[in-house]
Formats: sequence, structure tokens, C-alpha cells
Amino acid sequence: MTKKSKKNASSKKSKLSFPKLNFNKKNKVILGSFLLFFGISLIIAFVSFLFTWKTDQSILSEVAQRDVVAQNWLSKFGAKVSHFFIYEGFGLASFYIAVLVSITGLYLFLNIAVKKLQKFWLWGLLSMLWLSLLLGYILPSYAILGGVIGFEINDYLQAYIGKIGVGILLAFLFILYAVTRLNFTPDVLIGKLKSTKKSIDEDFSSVESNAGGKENQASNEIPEQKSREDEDLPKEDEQPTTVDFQDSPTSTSSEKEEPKPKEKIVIESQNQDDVAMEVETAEEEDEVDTTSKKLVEDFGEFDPTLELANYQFPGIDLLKDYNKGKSITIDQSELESNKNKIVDTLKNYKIGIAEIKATVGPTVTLYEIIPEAGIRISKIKNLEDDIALSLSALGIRIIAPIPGKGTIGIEVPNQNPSIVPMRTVIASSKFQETKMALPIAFGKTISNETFVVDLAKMPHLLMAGATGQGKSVGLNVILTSLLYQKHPAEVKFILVDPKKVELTLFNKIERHYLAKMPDVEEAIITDNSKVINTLNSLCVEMDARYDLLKDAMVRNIAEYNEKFKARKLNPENGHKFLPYIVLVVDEFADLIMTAGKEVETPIARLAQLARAIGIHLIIATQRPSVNVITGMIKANFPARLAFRVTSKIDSRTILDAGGADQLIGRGDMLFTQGNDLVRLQCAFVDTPEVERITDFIGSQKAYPDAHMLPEYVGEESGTSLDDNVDERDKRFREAAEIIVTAQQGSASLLQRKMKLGYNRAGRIIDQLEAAGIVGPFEGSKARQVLVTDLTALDQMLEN
Ligand SMILES: Nc1ncnc2c1ncn2[C@@H]1O[C@H](COP(=O)(O)OP(=O)(O)OP(=O)(O)O)[C@@H](O)[C@H]1O
Repeated sequence: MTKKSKKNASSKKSKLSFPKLNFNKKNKVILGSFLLFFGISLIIAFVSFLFTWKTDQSILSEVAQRDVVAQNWLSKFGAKVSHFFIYEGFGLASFYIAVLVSITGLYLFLNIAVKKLQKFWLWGLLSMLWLSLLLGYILPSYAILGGVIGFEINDYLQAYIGKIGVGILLAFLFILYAVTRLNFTPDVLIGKLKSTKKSIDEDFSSVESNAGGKENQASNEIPEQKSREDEDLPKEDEQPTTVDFQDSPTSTSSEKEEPKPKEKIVIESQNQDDVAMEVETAEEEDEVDTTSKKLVEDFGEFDPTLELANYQFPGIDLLKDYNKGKSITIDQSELESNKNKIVDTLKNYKIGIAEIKATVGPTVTLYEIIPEAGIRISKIKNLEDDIALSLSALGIRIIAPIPGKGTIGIEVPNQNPSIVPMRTVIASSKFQETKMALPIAFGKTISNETFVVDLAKMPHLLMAGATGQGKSVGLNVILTSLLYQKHPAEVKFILVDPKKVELTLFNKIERHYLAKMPDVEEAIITDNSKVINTLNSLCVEMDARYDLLKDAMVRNIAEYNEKFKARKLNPENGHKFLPYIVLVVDEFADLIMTAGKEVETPIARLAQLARAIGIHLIIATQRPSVNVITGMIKANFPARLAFRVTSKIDSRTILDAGGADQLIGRGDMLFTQGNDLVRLQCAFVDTPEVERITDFIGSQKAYPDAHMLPEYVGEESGTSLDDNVDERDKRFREAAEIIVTAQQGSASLLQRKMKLGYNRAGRIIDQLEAAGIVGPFEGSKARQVLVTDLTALDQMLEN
């Protein structure tokens, strides 16, 4: 209906019926100001009534007579109204009415939705009644405190439940109000006390740390420094010589989210007389939400990094600047001669060129060719080898056509390739400003752009390359990228390194970044037989995480952690902050040769299912043959990375395309995430640099132990559950008592209460299981306690 016709209809209607109370803006202002002034008048009258009520009481029956004088500041009206509300009504609690009326007036006057006042009125009136009752209860002889209502109800109730009964009732009503209206429960109170104590403690410790030690001072200065560093950051292709990082380049402080304001749309009418419509889209908040909001208000968002709050990220100065003082020079004569060779060679095959363009990358130069009209692209593709021969260079790759461009690309290696230092890619704004979950700065593309990808999106990576072509450097680049971006609380690595040399440096950061199985000495796995247990343990972890996600009703780890940080998931129900887990297997061929199906199955299972719950696999191999990279594995690893391989067949196995055999080595690589191949120059990070980074991290305060994976007991290696009394731990009985008293069978409880290491606590739990005191392992849940109390325990142990 158009506006005009609507207006006509309404005016017709108003002629026929009574004039309707139209709550347009004008009416609201009028009614609002009336109520506001009325409420204020009530307050004034009530206040003055407190002083004048006795003198005015005598004239109450004569208020209609003009010459009678009342002492109330609002004269006879004030005296009468106050007498009605305070004396005959609710006593002092009647101020509630005055305030409620004033506020309602104010809301209308300011055109704020009065719907919100419903609860306000309800609770206001209930509180008024309660207060009047209370005052009537405490001081029944002062009539104006509780009013007639307060007095009478008291009188009535006391006749039935007595004075003490009314006192208890009043106390109960108060608690009812505090809990339902203010969400005020004893644990919130304790929490409040604790948080106050904590903030006092923190203030003290910050005063102490400011007084002593430069190191702590540095950590306090991080935020400021970061903003300074941000300004200093070189844009990605600038020379990194200008970079001077002193401290952590990143900080993972979790920003506190502002609560979303309720959306309100007011549709104002052009016409003064028309009704203005207010559409409010306030969402109803459920119980859980308000408690979590309250928790967040009281304690702030959960901060996973709190345990290592002073952790400092490695600085950029730990990385070497390989190109210091050198600028990447483009050899014009080299470009010219290559161009001529290409043109001549193609001419020999009767392929004319309309246009040619060169893009110089760190290791190769891309010559982009637009052939003359009528030349078939397949013809050029077929001549790949001949053209390569004519150009007499290794590493020629022909891309016909370049996807999305319709031109033909010929990549020719540069005579003097330049290194891409890890330092440059880490310092690039692309990496520094990334919002990716697990960002990896691989290196640079052919057009010198820094290439950053998200491991979390891949979600698993298959890497291949013949020996000496840059695979180990590539793995170090991946791990270093993550170390520069992720706090130890956010990501954990499981490293499998049968060669026993490549990844040993990461041992130093075991208690910061590594994850391992309980009872395992070395976090980095070098023994193939142990890999199977770890993979299966990871499967247990995966299943447990899926249960947590299901319970939290979220789809992936990011949503889960978000919800956990917002304190919407209760740690008492097993919920915890979940770090990403990255499993790196170097020399996968070795592993599959020795363990075969036993590793293939859990790897394939993890690869299929683990993406949502934050477990990501990186598998590297020298020999990408089909019996190593089986169909099952390949199908679940969409992201592939190839360094130079020795044959076209290997290239096909890893990339499903040729090209990796044509690479030039030394970090020259091809990467695909399932669609286009990208040629990249891998960044270079040398062992001493990695050592400096791990030393820097390793020297800082760490967690008590590496991140613990769930226990997994292999079938044949199953630890016997013999209950040998002589072999029991010395503190077995103490542990049993703790477990039975707490009725909670968890190793971490023993760790905390008895100050034990994880391994010993785990062993004791096994012994308790063998003795029949706790039930079997149940994944992420605590074990069931089978003994009900200490007497039963005593009897059991004596037997
Ligand atoms: N990204 C790179 N930039 C420059 N040079 C590189 C790069 N990657 C590797 N190299 C050079 O190649 C050498 C061998 O690299 P790397 O040790 O990574 O090979 P690998 O493939 O792991 O060999 P293996 O499988 O035998 O361990 C390095 O010592 C370095 O000199």
C-alpha cells in the first residue's frame, strides 16, 4: 500500500471511530515530559513529606478547602499524594514508584524503546514490596517507614509463621533476587575476591619486576615496541638491510571483543502526523550466554598464553641477511641474449612471436610470449625439449598456456640466482600482517612476491625432492615461520626424524613447542617403531577433540577456541584450549618401508578427518614412488610441494604433472594446492640460524613438560596389568587415598597434589588400575573410581 492511500485510509477511519492514541514522536514527547515531571514532583513531595507529614496530617481531610495551608513543598497536592503512597502505601519504598515513573517519562521523551522497561518495572515493584516489608518488619512502630501495606502484611504473615519465620522469608527473598536478577552466586563472589587478589598480586609483582632486571622491563615494553616496529617494517620487496628488529615482531594478545550493540532501526516518517515505526532486533539471550558474559566481565577473556605470559618471540636479528649490501641486479645482456635465443629457436620451428615480456625472479626469469595469430599452443608444448636444448640450460620449464592469461611462459634460470633469505620473508608485511591460522612464508614467486600460505587451509602437505635439493631447508622454513608467529600455547609439533640429524635442534624447545606421548624420553621420534604408537595416540587425540567439538556444538577448532576464550565452555566438563598440532615426518619412505600398513592406516585416517580439529600433517620424502606415496595417502593430501626430483615419473607421482624434474635445485620448487602449479624459490634458513632461534626460545621459561598426547598402548606392546604388590610405587597408598577422596581418577590430579612428574603419576594410575581402584582409560575423560570411600579402600588394601 502506498503512503498516500494508507494515509487516506487512516483519516477515513478516524472520522468514523474515536480518535486513537497515536504514539508518534510528538505524542511520545508530550507523554514523556508529563511522566518525567510527574515523577520529579512525586520525588519532591515525598522528600518534603518526610519533614512535614506530622503537621500536614491534620489538614488531610480538608484539602478541598482553598484556605487550608499545607507545609508540603507541593502544598495540599504533595501532602495528599505522599500520604497516599507513603503513609497508606509502601512507606519509604514508595520512592521506587517516583523513580520508575520518572525514568519511563525520560525513555518516552528521548524516544527510547520502553519495552526494555518491562523488567525494570517488574523488579522495581517487587523490590518496593520487599523493602516495605523489611522496614515494616524491623521498625513496625514508625508508620512512614514501612507504610500501612508493609505493616499489615507483616502483621498477617507473623500471625501464621511468626517473627522469625518472616525474617527467614525476607532473607530468602533477598537471595532469590540476588541470584535471579544479579546472577550473584557464591562462586562468583569467591571468583571476584580471587580476581581482586590476583590483580593486587600482579600489581605487586609488576612493581617488583620493574624494580629489578632489565629483561622483565623489556617484556613489559613489548606492546609499545611492537607498534614502533610496525612502523619500521619494510614493505615486502624492500631491501631488508633497513630492518632492525630488537624484540618480538609479533604479539598474540587476544583482543577483547566489544559486546555487539543491539540493532535498532527507527523508521521516521516524513509526515509529522504519521506513525513512526521502531523496529527492534534485539536477540534474546539465553542463560548460558549471560553467565559466560558475566565471567568475561569478571575475569576477562580466557588467555591461553597466560601461563607463559612473559614469553618473547624470537627477533628478526637472529636471522642472517644474506643479501646485505647486495642488491639484486638484472643482467641486461643476459636478458637480451635469452630473448634472442627464444625468438630464434621458435623461428626455426616456424613459430612467430607477436610480443615478449620478461619477469625476473630470484632464480628464474619468466619470458611471457604471445605467439602470432594462428599458432597452436600444443605445438609449442611439444617442442619443449628442443627449445630447452637450444637454450642450453637446465631448468627450462614451458607453461603453455599460463593459466588465466592465454600467453605462453618459458622459465629460464638466471645465471646468478639470488638467495631469498628467511629474514626477508619473515619481515615482509604480508607475513607480519597475516591473519592466517598457521601462516607459512615459503619464499618468493617468480615475480618476486613473498608467498605466504596457510597450513590450516592446505590442510596437509606432501613434500618430495631428491637428496640435496632443499627439502630439509624447506622443513626448517615451515617450522621457523610458525615459531615466528605462534605462541607456544597455540601450536605444538610432533617431529619424526629417522635421519636423527635434521630436526634435533628442535629438542631445545621441547617444553615450549613439542608434543609427545607419556613415558617417552625423547620428544623427537627417531625410532620408526615408536611412530606407530604416536600416530595412534594422535588418532585418540583426534577422536577426543571431535567429542569436545560435538559437545560444544561447533564445527572446527577455531570456533571451539573462540567459544572457550569467551568462557562459554566449562573446563570442568573436560573443555580446554586446543593448540594446533603439526606432525612432521621426514623421510616418509623409510617409515613406510619398515612399518608399511601400520603407519599408512593411521596417517590416512588422520589426513581424512583431522582438518577440522587442528591436526595437520607434513610428510616429506626423497623417493616419491607409488609404493611410498600410495593412492590412499595421495588422495588425502591435496597440497603438494616438489623440489627437484630425478625423473618425470617421480614428478608425476608427487604433482600429477611433469616439471619437478626440470627444476634447478637449491630450493627451486613447485607448489600446488590442488589446482595451479606455482613456481617458487624457497626461502633459505641455515642450521646456525635455526640454532639461534631454538636457543633463544629454549632459554625462556617453559611449561613443566612437553605437551602430552593421550596414552596409547599398542596391541603387542601392551603393558601388562599385573598387580604386583612389590613393584608398587612407594607413594601408592597416598595416591590411592587422594584418588578415592576426590573420586576422580586422573594422573594430573596426582601430579598436582603429590608434586609428581607426569610419567610417575601415569605409572601410579596404571598400578591403581591393576589394583582395581580405578577403571580403564577413557580418552579425554577422567577414569572412573571404583572404590567409594576410604574405609572401603582400607579394607581392600588390607586384603
Ligand atoms: N632455499 C634455498 N636457497 C638456497 N640454497 C639452498 C636452498 N635450499 C637448499 N639449498 C642448498 O642446498 C643444500 C642442500 O639442501 P638440503 O639440506 O635442504 O637438502 P635435502 O633435500 O634435505 O637433502 P637430503 O634429503 O639429503 O637431506 C643446502 O645446504 C644449501 O646449500
